[in-house]
Amino acid sequence: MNEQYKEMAGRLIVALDYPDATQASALLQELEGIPCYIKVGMQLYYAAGPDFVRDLKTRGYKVFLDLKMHDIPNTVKGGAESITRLGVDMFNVHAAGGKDMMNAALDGVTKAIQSDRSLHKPLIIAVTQLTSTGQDVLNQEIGIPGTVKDAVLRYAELTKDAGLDGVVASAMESSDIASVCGTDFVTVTPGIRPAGSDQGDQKRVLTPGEAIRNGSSYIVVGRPITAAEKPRAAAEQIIKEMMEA
Ligand SMILES: O=C(O)c1cc(=O)[nH]c(=O)n1[C@@H]1O[C@H](COP(=O)(O)O)[C@@H](O)[C@H]1O
Repeated sequence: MNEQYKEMAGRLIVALDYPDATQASALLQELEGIPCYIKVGMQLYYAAGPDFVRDLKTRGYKVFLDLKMHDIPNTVKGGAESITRLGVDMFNVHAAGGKDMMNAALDGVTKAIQSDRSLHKPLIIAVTQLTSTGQDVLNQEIGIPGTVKDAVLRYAELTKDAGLDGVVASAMESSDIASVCGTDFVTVTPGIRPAGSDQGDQKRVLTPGEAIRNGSSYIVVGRPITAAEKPRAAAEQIIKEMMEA
């Protein structure tokens, strides 16, 4: 396994969107040996809980816990504290909760680490506008005027001001986010669709290669791998495309 392969595989976050631990574990077995990041979202977490996350960490995986917290600051602080105690490497909140709420997430992480020095600080990432949100929905349903890009950049700046590590956005916005917030600011980009694959409910999509060329730090891929006839081959093809980008 060469260094470039390892680097790119580590920037691929595979979304384990499954209803139970058995099905999620079957995919992990299929991907055995590929050094990718693993994302646990609401569907799996609400079914399999913290034990599944602890087990992933025991087995050496990098874990992104995607629970998209959006609540009053005090509640988010407590949530962030509990999440940090699970030992995950990355978790997210909604930037729409505002600066105090995002600060509270950071406070919760700090409190957990101060109480247990064996814990490490996870990356705290704020969701800007969901990749399933298009221009019409933003303006007409949510009621935010202007372009999606402007709305994303505004949240990205707010996230940076709040002292968090980066944002979730579409890969379409990665290079603009880097221009505004700097290249050290992490961009986690779902809505990834290899050429010819089904877009599903995603609106702001790019291919794995386009995302890497646009400067995304990480790409998040679910169904193009989990629903593929041969998930391992699909993951390997995505990593190859990332390496060639
Ligand atoms: O926070 C996320 O991970 C997320 C944010 C976002 O804006 N869009 C988005 O699709 N996601 C997640 O990324 C994954 C994308 O899955 P697929 O559309 O199947 O590739 C899902 O687990 C979503 O919950």
